[in-house]
Amino acid sequence: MIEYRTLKIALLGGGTVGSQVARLLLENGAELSSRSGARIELAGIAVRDLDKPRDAALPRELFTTDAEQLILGADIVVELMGGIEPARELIVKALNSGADVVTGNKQLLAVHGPELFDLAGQVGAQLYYEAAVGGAIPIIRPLRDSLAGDSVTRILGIVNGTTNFVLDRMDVDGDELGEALAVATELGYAEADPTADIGGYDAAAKAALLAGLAFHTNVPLESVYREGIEDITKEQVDLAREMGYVVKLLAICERIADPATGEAAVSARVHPALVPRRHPLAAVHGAHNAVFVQAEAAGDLMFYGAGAGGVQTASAVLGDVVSAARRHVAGGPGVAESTHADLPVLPVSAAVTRYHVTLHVADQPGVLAEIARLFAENGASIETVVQSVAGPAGAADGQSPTATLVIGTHAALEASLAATVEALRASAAVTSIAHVLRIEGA
Ligand SMILES: NC(=O)c1ccc[n+]([C@@H]2O[C@H](COP(=O)([O-])OP(=O)(O)OC[C@H]3O[C@@H](n4cnc5c(N)ncnc54)[C@H](O)[C@@H]3O)[C@@H](O)[C@H]2O)c1
Ligand SMILES: N[C@@H](CCO)C(=O)O
Ligand code: NA
Repeated sequence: MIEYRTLKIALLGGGTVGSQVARLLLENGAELSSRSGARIELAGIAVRDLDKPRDAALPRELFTTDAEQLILGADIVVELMGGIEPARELIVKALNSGADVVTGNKQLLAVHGPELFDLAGQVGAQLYYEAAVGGAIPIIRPLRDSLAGDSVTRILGIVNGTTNFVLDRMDVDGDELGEALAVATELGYAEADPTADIGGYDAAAKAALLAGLAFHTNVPLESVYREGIEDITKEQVDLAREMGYVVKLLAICERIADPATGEAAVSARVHPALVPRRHPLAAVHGAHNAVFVQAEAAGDLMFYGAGAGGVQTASAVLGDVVSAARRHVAGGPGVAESTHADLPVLPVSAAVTRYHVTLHVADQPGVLAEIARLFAENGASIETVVQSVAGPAGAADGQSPTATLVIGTHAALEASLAATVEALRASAAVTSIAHVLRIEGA
């Protein structure tokens, strides 16, 4: 019989994810212990309200409202409370006491990651966060370990389940955004206040983490360009389908050259985009997540699965717990985060993308030439034009006839494409601009 040493786990938070982590730790403790080489013992669960009903039937004596006391004497602290404070302060206490920390808190790491990773490095502890991006999907460890010998050039991620669910309902079921969001809320995907999801804030935090890890540099949350899906209409989704695209909210992290100096830099942005139907990301339906990674040697890789959900996310948390336990058994300091590059993070204007512009114009001689001139003058080259005559303000009510133009551009600097749209808006030849969306993954 092998004599295992005991490792005490302090769980902070007993909500959607925490209650499943606790259940699985209790149910599968023996198996997890054999995999770790140490006896894993759930020492307690810190919550705000002892009487609140939990998703899993858990022994009442495990619950406490005293998180600080629970941390004392723990070997591994699992933070699943969410939010900035007191999560940050408790993680600092845990690391300072010599414990390893496992967290799923992308919001906290996107803001305070550098100081927490520095502290972990100083005290020789480890901070694991597989659950923070893509829920159950292994993506942090592949970027950090499996791809450590390669150079990642680009990441396109569907990293928010709620927005993917909403956009998918609009595409597949013909819902309006509000209807789809109501279903997402009913099914428990969206939060009571869905702003963080719909506004792209949750995806932006994940983009900051992915970009930092992929490019070995610090990517502050405020340097991530962000647009949400709140203005996406059914009309845009339908037009996208007709043109062979699907609308997805993407987190895009790229290694780029600074257009001004040619120096190496990084770009991170979150916005809705048109993805070609043949791209693997177009096949990501419902609340699923997927992260498409391009690396110099490996080529294209895609990581796909459940980006949220209590039990699914608990899988990622428990993987980190086993890793932490193995490190305790093996001894030695943790692996430091490899943020050595210190690359500048450029604004979205420096990114290279393609635009898809739908506009209404007067159906008169010379108008198309004028539109083409505005694109050329601003450094944007047109790839495709589809024209249909008799737009919304047609000739029937006595006005001059209008045409609808749907223009796709070649790749160009975002700055050039945005300037083109401004010039179109100011032009007398343009009646109105209906939609502007970026094309990605083409
Ligand atoms: N739910 C998911 O699908 C999912 C997926 C990936 C990552 N995450 C992340 O995991 C974390 C937990 O998410 P969740 O959905 O389980 O949240 P939740 O709101 O369901 O649970 C939070 C728990 O923390 C406790 N808590 C909060 N503040 C506390 C405090 N001050 N003192 C003591 N206890 C406190 C609450 O009582 C509750 O038990 C968050 O960081 C979230 O972003 C969640
Ligand atoms: N609200 C998030 C949960 C996972 O981080 C989502 O919809 O993807
Ligand atoms: Na993950």
